[in-house]
Amino acid sequence: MTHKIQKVVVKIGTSSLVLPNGKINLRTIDQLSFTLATLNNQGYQLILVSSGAIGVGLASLGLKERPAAIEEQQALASIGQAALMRIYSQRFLDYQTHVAQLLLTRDVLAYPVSRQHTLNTITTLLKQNVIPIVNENDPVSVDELDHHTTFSDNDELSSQVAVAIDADRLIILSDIDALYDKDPHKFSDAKIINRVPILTPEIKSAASGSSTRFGTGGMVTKLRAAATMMKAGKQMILCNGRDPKILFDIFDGQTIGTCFGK
Ligand SMILES: Nc1ncnc2c1ncn2[C@@H]1O[C@H](COP(=O)(O)OP(=O)(O)O)[C@@H](O)[C@H]1O
Ligand SMILES: N[C@@H](CCC(=O)OP(=O)(O)O)C(=O)O
Repeated sequence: MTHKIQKVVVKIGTSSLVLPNGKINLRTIDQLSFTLATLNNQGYQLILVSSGAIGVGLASLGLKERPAAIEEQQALASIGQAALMRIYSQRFLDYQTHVAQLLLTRDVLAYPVSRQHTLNTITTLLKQNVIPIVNENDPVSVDELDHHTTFSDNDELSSQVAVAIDADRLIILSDIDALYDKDPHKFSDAKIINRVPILTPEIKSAASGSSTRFGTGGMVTKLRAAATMMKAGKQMILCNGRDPKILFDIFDGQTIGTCFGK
């Protein structure tokens, strides 16, 4: 092994895990499991932040639309999270790799004691060559009174986890190749932006919300995650999760998607 151990957080969004017809994207989940298991064998330390609980919950019940009621979304998340972890566990085991589940809320990382316990668990799992799979604990995450338990979404969660565990970088796998100067799903002349060394007002104004059926935050929350990473002096890469084997090229040092930070 010639490379220095690198700790990397990989985040994958719902739009990469669920097909436009609402079915689970087993191909992507399988390729992601293969790729992360291979990189883990090569000595990298990996943490997967995976969305998809609500999306997989919808697929499990054969529903087409995300319900508006919070408690219905939470019920779907608790159905889907178990189903999603079952698929991940099976796929990763095909590649001789164990995974573990961590469901977090904002306050868990905000309070020093629970934050430290969480970091201890992640560190121990990494020492055991197990890949932690993190998601928000959606069934209990509701903001009320002065309890702020929700992250705005998993882009923010992934950047907070990456900074807390002092990861070298965060890689966000989305349904889009990179950051563009405007939403390419709405503007056919949108131009790709490969490097963002600092977040200028111009870059911020390029980002808008999600225009896909199952995604939530769109580019706005990805730029927020980038800001968190850059403030901590770390890089974030945004690229397309359609074929997660793209991670091999990124780990080989190729420039892919948009790189935020210096
Ligand atoms: N400037 C932009 N560049 C690229 N994508 C953008 C931009 N502004 C908005 N988007 C939208 O953000 C979407 C990705 O976010 P989202 O749907 O939440 O995916 P994910 O499930 O991966 O988090 C893209 O499909 C695109 O429609
Ligand atoms: N915790 C939610 C994910 C919410 C979210 O951030 O989704 P996405 O924008 O697709 O990354 C779930 O698992 O359904």
